[in-house]
Amino acid sequence: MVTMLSARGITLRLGERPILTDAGFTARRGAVTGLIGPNGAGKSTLLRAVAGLLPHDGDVRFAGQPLPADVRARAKLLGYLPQGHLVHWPLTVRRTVALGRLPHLGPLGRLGRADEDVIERVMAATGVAALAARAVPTLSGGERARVMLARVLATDAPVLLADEPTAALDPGHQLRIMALLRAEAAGRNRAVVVVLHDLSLAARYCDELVLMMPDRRVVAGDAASVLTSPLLQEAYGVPFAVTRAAGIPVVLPRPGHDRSA
Ligand SMILES: Nc1ncnc2c1ncn2[C@@H]1O[C@H](COP(=O)(O)OP(=O)(O)OP(=O)(O)O)[C@@H](O)[C@H]1O
Repeated sequence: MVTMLSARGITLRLGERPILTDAGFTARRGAVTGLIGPNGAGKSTLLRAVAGLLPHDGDVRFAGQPLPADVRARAKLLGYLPQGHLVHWPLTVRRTVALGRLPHLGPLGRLGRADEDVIERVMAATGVAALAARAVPTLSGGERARVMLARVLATDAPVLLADEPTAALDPGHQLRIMALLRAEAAGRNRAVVVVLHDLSLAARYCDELVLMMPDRRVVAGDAASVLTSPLLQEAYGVPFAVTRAAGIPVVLPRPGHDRSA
């Protein structure tokens, strides 16, 4: 599999605070890359920097080339789903998802047949087709989260950056959405980068993991090499059980020996 997105030497300060120092990762075409690490490690900041939303030092490349400066051209390459879903727009679900097509529309801003097809496909895939006529502010948190994911999928961008897309979802939808992101990667040859706190989901659905440590080190590799008890304890400050149940990887924090307690 080929590297589609690379971020190298990303360094940035917010106010007076150094937040990222020489951080980075690579994301391969056809693969799901999971960004994990404790609260405050810088996952969201790194994703926002890569999406071009925060000024930073360092180098971000798509297929080996620097990202275009033009916002529209960049939006066609990188779809970004921010953390949290504070949507107050009185728009229907369908119109909200259709906003994902904006980078592709002509000067008149009209949706064509191909745009409509993409909108239908992503609404069906995220399970929000039945909500199409509802106003977004009337939805539950999990329903809204799936609408916002549908919106970013509608960009049809080859790189998807999703910040905690499963955070508000029930267990069934967590699995469906992770399976969908895998299908987007493997079936549509995209590079999917996803911030996750659920390490069992990360073990199960990510091809590659990038662990951001509290001391700003970054450890990258496959699930087996990153999700080890010693490394996780160092990262999160509590011991972990790394095991399998019913053939599925399970990564759970264990009580006791909590450094921070
Ligand atoms: N605007 C800001 N000004 C100053 N510091 C900030 C700002 N935004 C974020 N930070 C700090 O940057 C650090 C990294 O934050 P970030 O949100 O990237 O972490 P994260 O790994 O995504 O955390 P979480 O798992 O809690 O979402 C934190 O210490 C946070 O307090």
